[in-house]
Amino acid sequence: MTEQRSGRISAYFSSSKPILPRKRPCDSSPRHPNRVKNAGDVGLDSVAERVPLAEVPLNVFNARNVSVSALGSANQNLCQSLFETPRREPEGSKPKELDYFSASGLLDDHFDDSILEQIDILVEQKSAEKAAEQQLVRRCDEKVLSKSNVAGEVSVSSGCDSVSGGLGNDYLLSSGVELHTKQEEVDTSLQGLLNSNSSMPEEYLKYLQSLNDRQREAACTDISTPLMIVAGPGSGKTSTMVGRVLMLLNEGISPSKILAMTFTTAAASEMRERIGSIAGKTTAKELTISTFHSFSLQLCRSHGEKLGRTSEFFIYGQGQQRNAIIEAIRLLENEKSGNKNGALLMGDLSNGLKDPKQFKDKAKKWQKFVAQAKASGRTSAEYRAMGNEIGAEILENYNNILKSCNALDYHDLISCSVMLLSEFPEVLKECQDSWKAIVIDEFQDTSGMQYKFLKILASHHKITIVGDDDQSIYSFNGADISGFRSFRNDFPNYKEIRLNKNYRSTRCIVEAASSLIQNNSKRCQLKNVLTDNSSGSKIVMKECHSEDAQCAFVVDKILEISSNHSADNCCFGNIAILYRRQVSGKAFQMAFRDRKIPFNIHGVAFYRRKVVRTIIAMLRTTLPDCDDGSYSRVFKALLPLEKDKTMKIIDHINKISTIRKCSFVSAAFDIFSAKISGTFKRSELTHGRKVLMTLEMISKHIQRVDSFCKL
Ligand SMILES: Nc1ncnc2c1ncn2[C@@H]1O[C@H](COP(=O)(O)OP(=O)(O)OP(=O)(O)O)[C@@H](O)[C@H]1O
Repeated sequence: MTEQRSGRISAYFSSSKPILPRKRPCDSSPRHPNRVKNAGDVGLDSVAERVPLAEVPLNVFNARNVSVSALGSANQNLCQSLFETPRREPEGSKPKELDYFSASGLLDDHFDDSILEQIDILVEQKSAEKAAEQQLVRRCDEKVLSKSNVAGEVSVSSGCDSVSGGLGNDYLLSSGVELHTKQEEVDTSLQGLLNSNSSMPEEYLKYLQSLNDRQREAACTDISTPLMIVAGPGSGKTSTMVGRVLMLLNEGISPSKILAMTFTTAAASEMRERIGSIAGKTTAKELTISTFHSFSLQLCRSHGEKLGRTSEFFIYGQGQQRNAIIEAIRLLENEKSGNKNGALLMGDLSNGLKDPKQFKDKAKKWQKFVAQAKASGRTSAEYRAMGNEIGAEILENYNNILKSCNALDYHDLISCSVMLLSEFPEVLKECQDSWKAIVIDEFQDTSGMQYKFLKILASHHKITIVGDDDQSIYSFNGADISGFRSFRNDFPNYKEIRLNKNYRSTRCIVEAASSLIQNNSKRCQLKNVLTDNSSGSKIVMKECHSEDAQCAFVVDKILEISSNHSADNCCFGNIAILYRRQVSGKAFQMAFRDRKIPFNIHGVAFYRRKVVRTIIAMLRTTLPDCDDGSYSRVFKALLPLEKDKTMKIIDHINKISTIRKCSFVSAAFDIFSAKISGTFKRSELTHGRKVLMTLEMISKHIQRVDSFCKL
């Protein structure tokens, strides 16, 4: 972008900042709402005895009943102490505009008692897990003490493997699933392994022994051979990867030089936990097990200046990307509007600009275009060469806008990492020195750009990829299963191992799934998934005429199964329901509540709920190191204004916090403590003040509930 064009990026856009958590050091400013905490105040996590939220008396912790008098005094003194327990006010006596939770309407829309119940269930579960874990550790300690010389009797499970002097033939892995292995069935390759690895730790050997032949072959393949493991669901991919990492460790590669990439943080922690249960927690901690994005983020932050950014660049999420796209279109429109040829080119775009709905659709379309361009690594020059002039211009404008705002988006993290590795030999050397072996999980989900990144990073060929072409679910995000083909071409001395034995499902399910997936045209080759498991029950297909009928059928079925005590797996905890849309989930939740069926919503879905995220953000604001993102989310939720006005306020706070290099909340305090402002109306200032007051009150109440629970 020329300097001239860059100058045309609207000041309003340039001033906006992403709404992503950006940790700031604890603000010691006297205005910080958390400052009111006393030395004797207790943190959230130190609650002695937990009272279920659903049972907490309303006048102690009910956001809807915050003290009116305290809120009313907001204008006089924001920092005034509010140590009075708020009382439940008679409905009529509460001035509506002062009750921020009801005024904003956000919590009304999404909040019901089920959320408190779900929080209680989650907390109960966590406490139960913790208690069970502690008990287990105690029991293991006792067993080790009493049976340290007795081989073949101790059952060892997660967290205790390292203390197992005499493991029996049957043992448990960290997942809790029993793996029955027989010493006499040791195959020759394992024997060979034993012979050639007399120094291999016993735990490693035992683990490798528990794998089947193909899994073991994969784990033990020479570490300099690029390895491709193609594996179906439940066939032991993770188990094999764990074995592979153990072999890398055994070959002398330091844990800190092994890089494992996964697609989710949940997968990363599962892998770390499994490795930790065999190689020890210290070793597992030293491994770098990361998602592509967090790994790339670190690399980009360390070399921000090479990317034309500071190391503290912003990361644009969906909303900010959309704004940048709109700005890119606006720039292009401005540029072309006086130009005849341009007007022809932009005809389609200009029409869209007149109608907000159409414009929104256009912005969405271009956002998708930019995302795909970035995932595939196409440049604007390439689009221009392909004759897509508008696409090339928008991509170019978008990139320049982000650069001028010191920002990157998620796709940039990967492409910038590729650029760092390919254009800066010193960065490549640094990475090559750092990562001596690489293991990639869910390879089918890697985009073209991610693959490029891996290829450069794995120039030493010590790379293992694990994936299943039948399970590629990220095509919307640029994932490209042609990566398997590229791997074969780029690493010609590769070895391919297929794991086709399913350990998780019954034969009926495996066969049904196989016959369905065979219709998938984009597969590596036809795969034959097998299982030794029993046939299990037949799959029942039931057609229901409405959602209610479907719900009733499922509920009856669950009650029928759970009352059949003679059957295995008859308890509620062994039943799962998958549904396509959140709204169907709600119908099930209501029905389960009515019929007193205990249930749990999948963790991620629960935490992703807008209201839950807002509550979590509110709770975070009571902690001293709360990030700006949480404050910004709370402001967004509590300001009882239209969306664009709310965003204008948040953008302004962000802008002031950037200029003054202070936290979001300090900037907000400065802005809203003014009686008049050139930017905001008096009523907007009042709303802002009230939000700050509400935050302060929440902080107080959390402390109060904390003390209440301790009594
Ligand atoms: N060789 C084996 N013998 C017995 N059980 C096994 C073996 N390999 C894996 N399993 C069991 O099969 C289940 C699935 O294993 P794992 O999680 O490693 O598979 P996966 O392929 O990663 O699964 P997913 O489909 O979730 O990706 C686990 O319960 C594991 O303990």
